[in-house]
Amino acid sequence: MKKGIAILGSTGSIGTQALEVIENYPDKFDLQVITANRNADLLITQAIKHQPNTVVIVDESKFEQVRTALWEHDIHVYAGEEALAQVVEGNEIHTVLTALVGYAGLKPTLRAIEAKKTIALANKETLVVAGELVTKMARENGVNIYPVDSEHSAIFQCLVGDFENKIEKIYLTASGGPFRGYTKDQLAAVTKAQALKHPNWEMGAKITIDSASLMNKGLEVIEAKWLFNLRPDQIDTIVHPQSIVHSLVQFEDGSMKAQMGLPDMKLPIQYALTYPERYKTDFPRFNFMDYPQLTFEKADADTFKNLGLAYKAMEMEGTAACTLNAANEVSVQAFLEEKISFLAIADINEAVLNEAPNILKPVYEDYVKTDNVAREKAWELVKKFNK
Ligand SMILES: NC(=O)C1=CN([C@@H]2O[C@H](COP(=O)(O)OP(=O)(O)OC[C@H]3O[C@@H](n4cnc5c(N)ncnc54)[C@H](OP(=O)(O)O)[C@@H]3O)[C@@H](O)[C@H]2O)C=CC1
Ligand SMILES: CC(=O)[C@@H](O)[C@H](O)COP(=O)(O)O
Ligand SMILES: [Mn+2]
Repeated sequence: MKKGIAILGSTGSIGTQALEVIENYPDKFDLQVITANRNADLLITQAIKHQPNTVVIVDESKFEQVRTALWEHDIHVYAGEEALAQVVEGNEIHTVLTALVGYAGLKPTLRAIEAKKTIALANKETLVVAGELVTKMARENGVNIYPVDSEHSAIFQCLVGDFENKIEKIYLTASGGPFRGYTKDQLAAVTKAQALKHPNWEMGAKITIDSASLMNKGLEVIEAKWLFNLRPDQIDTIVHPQSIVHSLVQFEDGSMKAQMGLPDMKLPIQYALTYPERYKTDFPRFNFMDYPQLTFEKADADTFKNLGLAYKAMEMEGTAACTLNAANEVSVQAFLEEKISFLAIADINEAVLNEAPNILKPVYEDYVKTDNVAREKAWELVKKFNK
């Protein structure tokens, strides 16, 4: 039987690559739902080409455009945030790939878990914001969350065959981003264009800036805590500029396993959709002679404060990571709008994390409130830091 798939965020970097994966196996996957925030043109093109059952455009002002374009294609069209959350409940859907960016992923992911759908999770912010609630609900509903993020897919792949054995620690590899080796003085002058040039991966703007500021690795540390049920002291990071070793697990006996391959997100996307099977691909293969040296170095957490802030938020528990995530979404947006400097991103994140109240044992409404409060505070600081 074909597996019914919903892709939330089909117009993004992960979403478009997921469509390529699904297209390669027409006898295995049945595309049920695709969604976009505002990019109606691409959503329409994708719908006509891939023929899903349903599309959602979150921006309601684009509804008429999408509905008219898909009128004669027998595709259901909905608009708005609530539609995005509802659409994951469809009976024909087996797996929901959360490929949308930011806090907006939380609500539809929770709804998908309640509807007992398997989750292929790219949207790391969902676990950063509300990992405790999301993993609790997944356990209660018997739902599996399979990681798409390359590092977490690597850890998961290393654990296959070893689920019963104890992890001593994990190492998440980090490319170091475009500013690896920069001093604080050098960072003070970097531009948006430079920050958007990731050395190894082509990704959406938000995660690319997060990679440049090492916040991506910080978010991934928190994501790993929830995915693999680890203590903070079991999660380490190591800079590996080639992005070939995608991450490593060290077991209690001292043995280490690593997962390697060329940097190509189609592989972890596909594995999350096909686990426990591996389907044959024609993706380019790794050639040792192209990489005679794989190197490793310590992350510079003094210069790139965000990494330490993520560890701090993780140790604070409660809603602290939700606060940090909201501050970071605002500061990254402000940087992309060229309102603040690169260094102000971490300064704003730090100030908001230190000032916001931390609600322990949060329920869903506490995350909503925390996200709002932190965003408001962060926007105030953007005005202060305006360059
Ligand atoms: N790109 C990558 O290689 C990797 C990404 N990830 C994670 O995957 C997620 C997606 O990243 P990426 O594909 O790069 O992001 P993109 O910015 O490329 O795509 C984001 C997608 O989400 C949609 N979207 C944006 N905002 C909203 C919103 N408020 N409500 C609903 N939909 C929204 C966008 O729609 P529209 O096009 O209309 O704006 C688009 O479809 C992120 O959480 C990221 O951290 C993890 C590992 C690697
Ligand atoms: C492809 C992927 O998973 C990204 O999260 C990637 O890891 C970003 O690279 P950095 O290691 O530079 O954050
Ligand atoms: Mn990653």
